[in-house]
Amino acid sequence: MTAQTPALTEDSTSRFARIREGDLDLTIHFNDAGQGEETVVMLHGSGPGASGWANFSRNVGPFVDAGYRVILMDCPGWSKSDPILCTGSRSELNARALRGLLDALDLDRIHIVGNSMGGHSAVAFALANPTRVGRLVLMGGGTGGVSLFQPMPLEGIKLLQGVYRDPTLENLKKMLNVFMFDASKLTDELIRERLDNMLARREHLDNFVKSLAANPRQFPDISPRLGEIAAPTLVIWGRDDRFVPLDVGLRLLWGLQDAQLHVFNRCGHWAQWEHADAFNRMVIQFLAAGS
Ligand SMILES: O=C(O)CCC(=O)/C=C/C=C(\O)C(=O)O
Repeated sequence: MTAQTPALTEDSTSRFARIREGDLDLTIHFNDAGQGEETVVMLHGSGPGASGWANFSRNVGPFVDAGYRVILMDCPGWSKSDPILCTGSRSELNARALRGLLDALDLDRIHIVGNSMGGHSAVAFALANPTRVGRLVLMGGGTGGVSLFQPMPLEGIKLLQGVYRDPTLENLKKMLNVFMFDASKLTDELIRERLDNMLARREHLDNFVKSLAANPRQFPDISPRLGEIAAPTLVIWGRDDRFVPLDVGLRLLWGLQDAQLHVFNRCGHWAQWEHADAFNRMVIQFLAAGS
């Protein structure tokens, strides 16, 4: 009898690792798919109920088919990873957790695709571990800091914080409604999954609120250090992003040593989901261009 390759589902790719990185001693959940020689780590955003699988379910399969091993790390304080209170930089905390996970998996060098908070964390990782990063893809995030054109925080972030403080279906729908350019793409199934995810771990929601009270700047502005990053970087943004403004993408383009920017029109904060086919083609081509 020949062994069958299991279908790519959240369950079939779900794994746990114990990481020890400085004073961090945590169980981290991740999804591990594909067996390519090169590894792409995907880092999710900071919304309530977010996870690697929730953010990247439309991307894992095409990247595995293109020959990559794909790791989706659930950041500390999200999904099935351990809870944590973060009173310093969340970007640096996630970067340290990622280094611990890579060491546990014996992975030396990786590419990173980061969504929003995941983009901030990818930049923090690249600053602390320059030799371990091949290429970077940053969507709707990469550094905190102000917008030149819009009052901050944007309405999406205010709604996101509202869901953490009062995690009701009504508040979740209000947040998801501004997530995408075309809110009619929101299915009942997607809303239900997000609600179940966020209510499954109430301590994650409470910790997020307490962390924000202890340090409102969870994602510091690291623009002055962007020039230290030599990794080729593809910055991707939605023209209609109502969470993190497009001019943050311009700041990344300006500061990084080797960057290009692609802007989708008719696109909100989730380019990898709303424009999944074009996103997958573009990022796979960018990664294949070299390391
Ligand atoms: O505050 C910031 O700059 C980051 C906000 C952020 O990460 C929001 C992300 C939301 C999602 O991607 C999600 O909930 O899936």
